Amino acid sequence: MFKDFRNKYKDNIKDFVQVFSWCISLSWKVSPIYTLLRVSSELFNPILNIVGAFVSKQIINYISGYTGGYHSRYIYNLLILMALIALVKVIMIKVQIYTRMVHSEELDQWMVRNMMDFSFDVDLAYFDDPNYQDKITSAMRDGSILIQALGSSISAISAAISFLIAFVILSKENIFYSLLMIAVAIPSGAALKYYTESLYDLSLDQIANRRKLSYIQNIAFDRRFSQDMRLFQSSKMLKDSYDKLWGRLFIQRKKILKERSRVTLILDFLPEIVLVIVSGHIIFNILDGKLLIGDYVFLSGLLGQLWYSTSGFIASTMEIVENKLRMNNYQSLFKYINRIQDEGELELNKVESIAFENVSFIYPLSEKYALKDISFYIDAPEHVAFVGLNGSGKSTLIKLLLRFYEPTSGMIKINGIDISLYSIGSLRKAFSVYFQDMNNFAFSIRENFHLTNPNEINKDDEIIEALDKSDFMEILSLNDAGLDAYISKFFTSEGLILSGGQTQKLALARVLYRKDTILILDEVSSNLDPKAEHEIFNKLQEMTRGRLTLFTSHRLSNLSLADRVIVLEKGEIIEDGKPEKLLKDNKRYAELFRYQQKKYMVKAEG
Ligand SMILES: Nc1ncnc2c1ncn2[C@@H]1O[C@H](COP(=O)(O)OP(=O)(O)OP(=O)(O)O)[C@@H](O)[C@H]1O
Repeated sequence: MFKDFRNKYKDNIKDFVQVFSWCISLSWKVSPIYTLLRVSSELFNPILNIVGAFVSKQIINYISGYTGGYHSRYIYNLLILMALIALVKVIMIKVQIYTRMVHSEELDQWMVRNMMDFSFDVDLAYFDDPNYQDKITSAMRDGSILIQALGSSISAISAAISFLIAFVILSKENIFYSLLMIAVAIPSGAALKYYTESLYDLSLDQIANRRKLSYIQNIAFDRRFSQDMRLFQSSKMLKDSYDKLWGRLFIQRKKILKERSRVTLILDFLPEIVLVIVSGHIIFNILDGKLLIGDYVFLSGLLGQLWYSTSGFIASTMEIVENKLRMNNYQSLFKYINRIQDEGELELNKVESIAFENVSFIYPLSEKYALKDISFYIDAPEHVAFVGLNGSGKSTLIKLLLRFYEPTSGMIKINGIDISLYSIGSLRKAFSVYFQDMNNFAFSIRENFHLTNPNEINKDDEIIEALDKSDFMEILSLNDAGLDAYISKFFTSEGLILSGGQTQKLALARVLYRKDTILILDEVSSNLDPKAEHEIFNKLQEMTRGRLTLFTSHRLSNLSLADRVIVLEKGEIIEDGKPEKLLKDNKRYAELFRYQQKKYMVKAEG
């Protein structure tokens, strides 16, 4: 039992040292001045308190022994000292409040920026991993850990200093007072520690369900769901499941909170009783002439300080243990190692050829092959269309080419060189990709273009040229702000609301805005009206002349740009050749072509 206690004690000291060094070093990194100011001002508190109590004692003793007549210099000095202590205290409090607030905001921002940096660079695959999503959620929730850890570390040290001073001075008077007060303060601190740990463990257990709760909440606030909610009238169902889930989580938490209040109520009462007993003892000593009245004020002040510092120290160290769990949790986010390493040293300037050599791929957390033994060679300036039913692997193929994922086996080469030997930056810069689920940002039109091409000098006339290519010059006349117009009402009521096709045209214009790149167009015309589709394809024909181009489409009429078609089925290539030849071969491609041809003919005849 003693060994257990000793080990636990050792663990707590280890935790304290780890958390303290972690938060002080980060805090120093963020702002050395504020760190110094905070630590020094807060550590000064207990010293000021004791000096203040000592001066009060002297004043009361002086008054109680005063018999009238001449006022000695001594009392004037005490009063000046009292005023000085008050002044220093006020200054210290102001410094503390100011530095705490400003410093906390800086620390907060630093933590969030750190997470943003990480999230912008982490492998795409982790976004499909629920464990990673749980980690992100709890790291965001624990984003204030640095502020809390720093606060509780400083409080623990301040409490320890306060405790030591009170203990030494009080023990000189009567060691029994000190020991009794410590003995009764410990159980309440220990109970608090136990319940704080329980609550934290519970919050970790609940994290997946809490994520579900906030997902349901977001549905209520997210514009993308607003139409569906009204159309399908599913809000009641969602609210019911929200209430049910919230109720379940709340009951678990409430149970611990209730028990904590009950247990700590009894334990917190013990020090109060000791205070009364010891106060009585001091009062009787004063009545017996063994102590002065000022000693009562001083000793009961010390007793109170001993109690508060003991329980304060336990509470702070307990917070530190909790902070340790949060710190581990926060740090564990950064342990997700990218499988896709940017170790290539070659710079890709121009794409002359693309080769897939026996490439197979299974998505992480999946068991099924999304691509199976894919091989093809594309030479500039070929225009190749990937065709296939939903889920046949067309988009996956593009994601592998851009190194969003690594093939499970096989190799992808550009200009005859394994793509992992190129720097990822230069590889991705060589392509301009329109993805079917591409999002525009809720910023201005101009900012949308700048975000597509952040490392180049952006020119308005080139933006306008790109808008022309995607048949969307009209966007500039939708309100008076021109390129400064916002493309949603998320930030301003003046913002535009774009239709599905307009959204697609803007996204396409952003893709076309990137110069000297290989175009990859994934289902580019799904929302376009026939006129826009016709216009855009005419322009694309011009733009892609002499340039290697890849695209995917279900609408076989769009394949006018293709001089070669690769047909995918269930992740495998089943046909590869010129469109006319594939039609003649009369296999899958011809079948897909005929489905659409028949539909249009029936409509035309009808
Ligand atoms: N992130 C992912 N994690 C796991 N499986 C995925 C992921 N993305 C796609 N898949 C699966 O991989 C397969 C190929 O998907 P892909 O998106 O490449 O098809 P596609 O041919 O582009 O389909 P569509 O024509 O519908 O766009 C599908 O079975 C799909 O369910």
